[in-house]
Formats: sequence, C-alpha cells, structure tokens
Amino acid sequence: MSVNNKRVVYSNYLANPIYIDILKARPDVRLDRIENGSPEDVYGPLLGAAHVYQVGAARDELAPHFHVDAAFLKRTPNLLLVSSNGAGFDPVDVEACTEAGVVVVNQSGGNAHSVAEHALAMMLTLSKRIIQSDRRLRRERDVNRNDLVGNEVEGKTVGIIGLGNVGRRIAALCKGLLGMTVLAYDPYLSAEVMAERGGEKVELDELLRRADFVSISCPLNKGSRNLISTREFALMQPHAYFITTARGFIHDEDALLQALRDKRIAGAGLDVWSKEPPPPEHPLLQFDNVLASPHTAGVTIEARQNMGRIAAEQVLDVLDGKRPPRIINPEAWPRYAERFKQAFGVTPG
Ligand SMILES: O=C(O)CC[C@@H](O)C(=O)O
Repeated sequence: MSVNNKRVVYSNYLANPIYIDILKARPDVRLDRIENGSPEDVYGPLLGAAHVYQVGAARDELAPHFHVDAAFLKRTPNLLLVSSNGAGFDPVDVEACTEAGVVVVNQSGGNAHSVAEHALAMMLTLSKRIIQSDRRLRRERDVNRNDLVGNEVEGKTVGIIGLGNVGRRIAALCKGLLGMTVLAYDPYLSAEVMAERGGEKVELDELLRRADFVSISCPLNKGSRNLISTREFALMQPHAYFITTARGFIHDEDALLQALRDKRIAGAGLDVWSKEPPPPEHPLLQFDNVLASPHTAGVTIEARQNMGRIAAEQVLDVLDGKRPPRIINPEAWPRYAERFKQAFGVTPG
C-alpha cells in the first residue's frame, strides 16, 4: 500500500473531527482542506489532484467550489467521488457526475432525528407562543397573559411534504407523542409505503387546506423549487403554521412575506433560507410570529457524529473499490470502476 496516494479534499465548512480522525488513521489517504472563497485554492493543485471531494451542502453558496457541475468536473480530472454533506445534495449536478464516471453519495438518515426534533420544537414553540412569552417577560414588568394565548398541538393535523428519513421521523414524533393526524405529500412514494411510514397520502392542495402545521422535509430539486408560493400559502388555513427544515428555494420567500403581512397564515418556523445566514435586517426576521434558526436543525452532537462517521466510511469504501450504501447515482459505477482501475491498477469489487 503506497502512502498518501489517495487524495481527499474537504471544504472548511465540514471540519467534522470524526470524519477527519477516521480518514487520518488511514496511511494511504492524504486529507486536505480548502478554504472558502479562494478560487486559487479551489481550482489549484488540491482539487486538481483530488480523488474525493467532500462538499458542504447548504452553505458556502458564494464560494466557487460550492457547485459541483460540468465546469468544476473539468478541473478535477481525478475525481472518483463527490460526497455531499447531509441528506441534501442540491449543490451537485448528479447527471454531470454520472457522465464523468464520478460517484455521488450523501449521508441520508445521519441527522434525521435531529432535524425532525427541530421541526417538532418549532411547531410547539410557535403554537405555545414561547418566544413571544420570553420576549415580553424580559421587557415588561406586568405582562398581560391574555395577549399570549396559544394553542395546544395535541391532536392537531400536520401535513408533511416529503416522507423520507426526516419526514417519517416527524410523522412518528407527531403521531406517537401528540396523537396528531399525519397527512403527507410525496410524489415518489406509494400510499402503502406512506402508510407504513405513518402518513396518509394526499395531494398537495388537500394537505395545505387541511393541515394545522405544514412541514417541509423534501429535497430541493427541479420538481420542488418554488413548490410553496403565493397560491399554496393562500390555500393554508389562517391559523396554520408553516415550518421548513429542508432548503430555501422550496418555498418562495417573497410569497411567504406577503402571506405573513396579509395574515393569511399564523406564522412560520424557518431553518433554511435563500441566502444563508440571512442578514439581521431580512424582512422575515422582523415578524414576531416567525421563529428563525440558521440551518441548525441537524446541528447536534449526535447528528455530527453520525454524519462524520457515515461520510468517512463511504469515502473509504469508494477509495477501496467497494460500493458505498448511499449512492445517489448507481449508474455511474461502471465508469467509476474503469477510472478506479486506471488510477490505482486494481478492479473494484
Ligand atoms: O447540518 C448540516 O451540515 C447541513 C446538512 C443538512 O442540511 C442536510 O442536508 O442534511
């Protein structure tokens, strides 16, 4: 085994100690980190020589290495694997990778518990008006409790858009803890699978009309971009809350702003934004009934540990010529296998 001949590059966003420790323990792997915002670093010798690129999903949007597309792949001729951080892989042009014989993986499931808990916490916090209560208590001597009347969440209806790893966890928590009715919209799943995952399959409009909470947990792709816009907010009930822990761009922020201004919905819990982090003067941050977080739904010790371990194990799988469990483009495998042989002189198993 030659020393350091397998080159892995990660962006500084993903400074996950578990990932780094696992990969550093392998004498045949050289691990390098690129900083944000420097095209020289990005397209220079490090990525040019890389076999693996670990791209941070959801952040780094202005950094030149954020989007792995055909132009990026031209400058990274040795690349065998793009590993996208988290469940989302929206910064990666999967088709271009497949064409280039580059395998794409994510760490789906690794942060599902954390993200689902965040969505539930947002529902409870908004509905019980906990943030408003906290603010008022700090600012006023004599808080009028009549101004802070909330709603119970128990027994209400949640509409979950996207019943994958995160969505099914939200369903389990809502049903199991709070006896909620769970409606779900997911065009990729049958009614049977959705029932197994705890949700009743409905069309999007029905979900929007019936839900007391609408919660987004689907990936951002061509089909989901701007899925929730003016028409969709108008279908929601005026007492309903909109929650998203998925990606900005699935909901139209301007349409949400208008819906809040017009009091068409009761409020929103937002973990994701069209620009991250949103600046403090962002108009959505001026609403008392908007609960905001800076893409921290999956930021827990447990999720970080899972994600770092899953990511590192899959990187090593691909560098060892083994099929990793979470391949997004299995059709890239034959080309990858040829390219792996050219690079390392052995045929992957
Ligand atoms: O917590 C993160 O690092 C973001 C990843 C997350 O958005 C995901 O796609 O699972």
